[in-house]
Amino acid sequence: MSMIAAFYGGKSILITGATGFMGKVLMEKLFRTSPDLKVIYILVRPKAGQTLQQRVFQILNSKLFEKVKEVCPNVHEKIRAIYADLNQNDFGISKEDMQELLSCTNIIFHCAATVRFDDTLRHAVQLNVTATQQLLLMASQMPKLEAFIHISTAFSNCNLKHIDEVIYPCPVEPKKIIDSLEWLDDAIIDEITPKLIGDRPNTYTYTKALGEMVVQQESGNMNIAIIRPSIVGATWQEPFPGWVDNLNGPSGLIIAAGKGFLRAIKATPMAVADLIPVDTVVNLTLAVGWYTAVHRPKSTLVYHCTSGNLNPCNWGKMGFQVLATFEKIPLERAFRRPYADFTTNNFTTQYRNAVSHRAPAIIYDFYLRLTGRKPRMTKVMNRLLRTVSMMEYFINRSWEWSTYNTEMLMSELSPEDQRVFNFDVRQLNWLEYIENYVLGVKKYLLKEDMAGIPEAKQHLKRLRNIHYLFNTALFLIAWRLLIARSQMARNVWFFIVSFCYKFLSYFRASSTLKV
Ligand SMILES: CCCCCCCCCCCCCCCCCCCCCCCC(=O)SCCNC(=O)CCNC(=O)[C@H](O)C(C)(C)COP(=O)(O)OP(=O)(O)OC[C@H]1O[C@@H](n2cnc3c(N)ncnc32)[C@H](O)[C@@H]1OP(=O)(O)O
Ligand SMILES: NC(=O)C1=CN([C@@H]2O[C@H](COP(=O)(O)OP(=O)(O)OC[C@H]3O[C@@H](n4cnc5c(N)ncnc54)[C@H](OP(=O)(O)O)[C@@H]3O)[C@@H](O)[C@H]2O)C=CC1
Repeated sequence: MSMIAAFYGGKSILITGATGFMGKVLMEKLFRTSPDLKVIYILVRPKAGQTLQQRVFQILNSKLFEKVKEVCPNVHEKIRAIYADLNQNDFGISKEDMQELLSCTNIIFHCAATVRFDDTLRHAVQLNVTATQQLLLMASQMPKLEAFIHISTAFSNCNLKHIDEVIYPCPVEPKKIIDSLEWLDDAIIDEITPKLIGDRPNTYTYTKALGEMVVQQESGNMNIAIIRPSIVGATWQEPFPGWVDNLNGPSGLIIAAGKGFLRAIKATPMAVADLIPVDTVVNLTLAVGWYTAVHRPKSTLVYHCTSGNLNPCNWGKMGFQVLATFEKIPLERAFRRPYADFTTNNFTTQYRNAVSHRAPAIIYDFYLRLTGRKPRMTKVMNRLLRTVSMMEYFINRSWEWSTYNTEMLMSELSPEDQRVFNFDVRQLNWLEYIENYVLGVKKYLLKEDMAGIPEAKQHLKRLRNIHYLFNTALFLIAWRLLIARSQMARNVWFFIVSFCYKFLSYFRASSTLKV
């Protein structure tokens, strides 16, 4: 019997960010391995015209939850969606709901965050720092609370090269930042943002670091732990391989490459691609929840959930495998044939962006205009190149994360728990994982049918022929223009033509002699 699964039995668990990528997988695993848990409270806001109930209904009826329904048929009764907007004071939670949460909650998993790299400092602080502070305040009033697990990111200290499982201080205290954002206007905040984030690349990594400081400062006598995952990717094994439902991290770029929009990227092929499957993160999170509640470590432990030091893969290998998979299983209606050129040179990047990305988009838009349709490709391309530029920081550097606490925890688990809550990334076969990831992107994100593969292959063949035709036409036009203008080019042309003529005549003569 799994000790971790048994631990969650009968428990009331509060999850923030349950509608997000990681939150859904966390809920799924909890229901599947501990179907006798009492209740999962999730803090949800209405979104995109959907009520809380509609959002929950959609999640529970998705493919991800198919196995859960078999082991926990009354899952609908065990999930309690509570209206909450983390941007509001007290999260806008009603008095009755708050009372229930305060008196019943045993474990908190705090996953909610803004993960956008381009968020304003005000919004990122509100969500990643102030909301964390408020949640800790709530947690400190929960008499039955056994553990508070905070999800951070391995990149919260990406300004360092070697990162230990400790909380690093930021130069300005989080409280001072929160206070000043209250009275500073947006224009001034935008002006001081680069100075505050310093050598970090964006407001996301900066505010996640501030969030960790808040956790340390407000921990009181609660049992708290911090998990720092690196780049979270599709599921490795559970509930099935390759599940992914958003464009964050590499997923969006995999699609852009598969559709032939993105053909060159400024990336260091040998830099470590520190990807971690979402089910591995969830398994570690649940194991940490159990360990923190049962063993009550004296201080707040930080757990790195990374792959680089135990089972490294690099961007070059990853890109190669992504393309190899697209050879076998292409995406439908590609814009161009998938191709990957990794370069580390700024000039080459600018050149490739102009020739391989912007020029084809402009030509395509011209074609759309000619055929009476609305041009859109240039806009899509500009957005994509902006996204890629934001990722560049992470794909041209390598980091070393120590994983002593994570390895210690692994050694504390029973063989059964090591199997059921496996977070040993050394067992991961990258080639297999990436292939499943690409397949998952096709099936679960793009919702493409496998039956369409022969047609997708035909389409790629047509694109190849168009490519050859286009290049030949381009060459002939350029050559014709050159001949018209240069005597030297004309001489070369006559020399080639007469040489070919003589060559053919010689062959004809020698074959006639043989007969
Ligand atoms: C030559 C190429 C070969 C490629 C070979 C195959 C690839 C193999 C892999 C090698 C490639 C390298 C992969 C690099 C991945 C590195 C990621 C590093 C991240 C590490 C950070 C730390 C991890 C974390 O802790 S946080 C999680 C990561 N967070 C994110 O990823 C969030 C990033 N997203 C944003 O910040 C924004 O969404 C932004 C800025 C990208 C876009 O903002 P904007 O306001 O312009 O648009 P949106 O309204 O958000 O969306 C508009 C539009 O774009 C689509 N979209 C959104 N995000 C992405 C994305 N990541 N990639 C592609 N497209 C995206 C979105 O769906 C919208 O589409 P519509 O059709 O308009 O609805
Ligand atoms: N994805 C990754 O690569 C990595 C993620 N992490 C961390 O993991 C955690 C989960 O990330 P992930 O699941 O990928 O992120 P998602 O963006 O998929 O999910 C974010 C969640 O936060 C919720 N949320 C955001 N704003 C509010 C709000 N104002 N009120 C209520 N809920 C809100 C979202 O709700 P809604 O659905 O309503 O928007 C959603 O449930 C985050 O803490 C992130 O920093 C760490 C490393 C890497």
